[in-house]
Amino acid sequence: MSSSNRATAVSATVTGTTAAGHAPAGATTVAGPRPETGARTDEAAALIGDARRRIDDLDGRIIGLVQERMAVSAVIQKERIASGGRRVNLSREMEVLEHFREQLGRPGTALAMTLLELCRGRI
Ligand SMILES: O=C(O)C(=O)C[C@]1(C(=O)O)C=C[C@@H](O)C=C1
Repeated sequence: MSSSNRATAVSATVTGTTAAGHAPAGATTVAGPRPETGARTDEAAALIGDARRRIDDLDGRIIGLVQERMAVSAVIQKERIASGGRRVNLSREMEVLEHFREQLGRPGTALAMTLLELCRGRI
């Protein structure tokens, strides 16, 4: 990038304009970049902020559900071990892995493996 192009890019970042010197069509120009959202307009920053609050709420609920799953899993493992069995039941783990893979594809398998590790520790 030449020094004059770099100067244009820097000033566009500061003013919220494009490199050509004007805001994107239909957008409200903001005083500067919003590093916390990556948005360049007030409208986009507001939408992203709202959506992130929903994601934080969903993440909190997901974490709560994971903790609940860990507690239920611990009850099962404790009972099986107290009865003379083993902590791990691989055939059941295959069912859990298959359920997640059916619903979420290959990353679902990885997610289920992480959940199982959280619930019964590493094997
Ligand atoms: O379902 C069981 O038998 C459990 O012990 C629960 C669980 C699980 O967290 O899903 C945990 C350990 C076993 O290896 C299999 C499954």
